[in-house]
Amino acid sequence: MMTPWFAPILWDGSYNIDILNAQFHQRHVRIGLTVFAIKKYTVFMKTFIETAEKFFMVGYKVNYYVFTDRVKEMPNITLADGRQLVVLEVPSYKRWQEVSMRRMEMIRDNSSKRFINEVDYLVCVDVDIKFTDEVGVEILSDVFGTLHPGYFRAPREHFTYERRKASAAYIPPDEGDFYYAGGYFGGTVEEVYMLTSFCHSEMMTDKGNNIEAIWHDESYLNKYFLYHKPTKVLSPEYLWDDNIEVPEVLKRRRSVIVPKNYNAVRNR
Ligand SMILES: CC(=O)N[C@H]1[C@@H](OP(=O)(O)OP(=O)(O)OC[C@H]2O[C@@H](n3ccc(=O)[nH]c3=O)[C@H](O)[C@@H]2O)O[C@H](CO)[C@H](O)[C@@H]1O
Ligand SMILES: [Mn+2]
Repeated sequence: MMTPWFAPILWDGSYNIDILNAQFHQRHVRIGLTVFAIKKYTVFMKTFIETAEKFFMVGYKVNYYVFTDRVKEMPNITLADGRQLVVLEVPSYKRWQEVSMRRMEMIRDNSSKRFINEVDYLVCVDVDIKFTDEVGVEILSDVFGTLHPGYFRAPREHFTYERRKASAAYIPPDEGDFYYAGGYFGGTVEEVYMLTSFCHSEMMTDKGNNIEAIWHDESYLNKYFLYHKPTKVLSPEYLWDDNIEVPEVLKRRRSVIVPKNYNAVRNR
């Protein structure tokens, strides 16, 4: 329930949402949810938004920041009061790995340009997920990461960190706290700016040296969290994979990964 640096690990039952709601409503907190739907990944948008309307930060001011190269394919969904969809047109990249990695640069650029004036916190997630249970202000903190569903009970040796010293994402074998998922992190706009800025510049350093970390943006994110510890850690309740058998400790699944046909959506 707590990391060795005293950051709460969020499991169901570890907090009282009424107390937290009272505090966050008092602050009139505004939340930005960033998501990327580039090329064929626009197919995930409808379910993403519809389920977020049902479960994500209900009752709060929410801006969905949708980065896409296919503005015309954005679904037309009526949103609840106080919620709006902001479509940001961006270029696409050829390789899916690069599409995934470039999210860091685009979140960084928009954090200083736009998000800082519009919201207090950012939550940055993959588009191929659906919300299946409540996600509220309990997740908000200066900077947070999420335990990857595939590794939360695994020993450190099994974490798929970047292990080549030549990469800026390298993590020595005797270091590393958790294996964090690339597809679910956030924090204040200032903290997300620092995180994305670090990840993007380390990726560019590697690009210059013709090396790319094993799990792309996820590897650089893990490197960042090693030396800039998250102030909250979300349990895999927040990002579950239904291909994994549900363990006893997992009482709720707040969002789950939507199965995808890799060949069909990642059109090489
Ligand atoms: C759940 C989770 O932790 N997912 C991470 C995982 O793989 P995933 O297999 O979940 O990666 P993915 O295919 O979902 O790609 C990541 C994200 O990039 C966007 N996208 C990608 C390709 C494309 O053509 N169009 C597009 O919009 C989209 O928002 C997608 O959700 O590892 C990736 C790096 O290898 C990223 O760190 C993902 O965040
Ligand atoms: Mn994904």
